[in-house]
Amino acid sequence: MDTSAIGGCAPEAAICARGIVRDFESGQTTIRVLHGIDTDIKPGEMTYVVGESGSGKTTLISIMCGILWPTEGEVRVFGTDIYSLSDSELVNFRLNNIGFIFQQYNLIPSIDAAANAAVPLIAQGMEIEEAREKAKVLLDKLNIGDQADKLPSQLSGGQQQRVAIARALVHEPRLVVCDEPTAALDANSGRRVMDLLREVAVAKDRACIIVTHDNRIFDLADRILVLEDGEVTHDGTEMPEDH
Ligand SMILES: Nc1ncnc2c1ncn2[C@@H]1O[C@H](COP(=O)(O)OP(=O)(O)OP(=O)(O)O)[C@@H](O)[C@H]1O
Repeated sequence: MDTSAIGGCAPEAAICARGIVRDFESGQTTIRVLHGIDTDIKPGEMTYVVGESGSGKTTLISIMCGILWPTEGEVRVFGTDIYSLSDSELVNFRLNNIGFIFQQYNLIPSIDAAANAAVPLIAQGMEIEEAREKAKVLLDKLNIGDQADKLPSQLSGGQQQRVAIARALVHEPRLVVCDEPTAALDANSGRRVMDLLREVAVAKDRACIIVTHDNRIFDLADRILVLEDGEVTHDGTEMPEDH
């Protein structure tokens, strides 16, 4: 593991991203979606990434959590230069350190909610029954404990989203990355999810990044980054007035 410092990167940063550029090919043309982003994500904070549709939020958080390679730049997650790892090392690093909640829930259709939520623990080698019990504790906290034995197809969209949230948190990862975690939820369920995220994902050696358009939860951020056309145009503790 390479833990040497890169330009201006605080040693305690949960994520240190430097010079992040991402291009996508579209036919004959190359579209630059991120234009050289430098940012640190601090442990102990819930950081929101907000901005208009197409501004590059999902692209940025995907790069920060090791699922989309940057065209240029470097990302360190808890000191590890993740894109210098081999594929298998990166898979292991993600499994042990990162929980994701993406807009597609990607639940396994043939296994029940408890087993879906337990997947990271089972992948880490835990006995299935023990992993299911741990997963059920989170499903209870998300108010869907009574749905634990149901298949994803028997659950509503909001219930599936909560199973995906339980799966992201069950192995107590040091970094939790969420894309619109409250989008499919009513206000009460959304608050419950945010409470659980804060309980599990915000600690002095942990960090949580949330992409959201949900103005019902803006007051819960410790820090807000605004992206516009692939650049960070605001970095502060409050939303800028024009949002
Ligand atoms: N795989 C891809 N191939 C080509 N273009 C892509 C790809 N992924 C994203 N883009 C483009 O990159 C830009 C940023 O997309 P991204 O999903 O990061 O934006 P976003 O801010 O998360 O949007 P939203 O709020 O709508 O989810 C968009 O113009 C999108 O069309």
